[in-house]
Amino acid sequence: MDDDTNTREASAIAIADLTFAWPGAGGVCLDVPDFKVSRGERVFMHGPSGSGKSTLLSLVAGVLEPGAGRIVVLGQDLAALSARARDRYRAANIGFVFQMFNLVPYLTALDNILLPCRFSCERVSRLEVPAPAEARRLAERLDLEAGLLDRPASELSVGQQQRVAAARALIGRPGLVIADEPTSALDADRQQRFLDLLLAECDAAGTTLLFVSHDHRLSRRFERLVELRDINHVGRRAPG
Ligand SMILES: Nc1ncnc2c1ncn2[C@@H]1O[C@H](COP(=O)(O)OP(=O)(O)OP(=O)(O)O)[C@@H](O)[C@H]1O
Repeated sequence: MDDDTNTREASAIAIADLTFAWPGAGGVCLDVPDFKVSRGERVFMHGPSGSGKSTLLSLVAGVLEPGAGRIVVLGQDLAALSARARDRYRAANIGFVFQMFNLVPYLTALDNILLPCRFSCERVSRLEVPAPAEARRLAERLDLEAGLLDRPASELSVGQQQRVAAARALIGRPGLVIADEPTSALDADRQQRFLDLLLAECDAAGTTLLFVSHDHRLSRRFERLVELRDINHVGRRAPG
């Protein structure tokens, strides 16, 4: 293996020469020559609204395909997978916590936490206890009362839904958790508490965390801060 291959294997995320343009947007949104996140690293990403943070997360998750370039996630080149295989890879290896929590409203909180286990046997195979027991353990760690777990997600408060989404992202120890403004609806105390729990669970499982937020009070808890414009060279290349 050459050095480049070694680095890609050792990285949770390795991006090279990535470009992406939204159809009809009339310009490139992302031009990222090189960006790497090590396995187990916790990265806080920030940047102005509309600068492309969520777009970059969708590319890393394999939900969007780049116009050019290479995205390797946990050693897997996403372009080498069919769309179906990419869906399976994502379900097995990537947990998400979004701004809008994307819970299934009519499922109970417990069933929402268990969803990744229904879509991925890899997630189940990494569990040391039965999936419902692990879901309850995560819920307890995230300060969700046991009584809430049998309630439909639609009946939970925003803060409770955020914690259900975090438990769902973490179940079955995915190698990478991607969080897009996961604390935006919480008050300052709850934000810190939520972050404590998310970081502790990621540490315990050796999970890499890529966390996007506008809230710089949260950034000091992270090993590395990345401003998107420092890695996104849109508009910087010489005309050519
Ligand atoms: N589905 C879409 N179709 C077309 N353009 C889009 C789409 N989603 C985002 N964009 C455009 O891509 C650019 C980057 O958007 P993106 O949501 O990635 O920014 P962001 O940095 O995450 O913003 P915010 O901090 O407000 O969440 C914006 O100009 C936006 O209008």
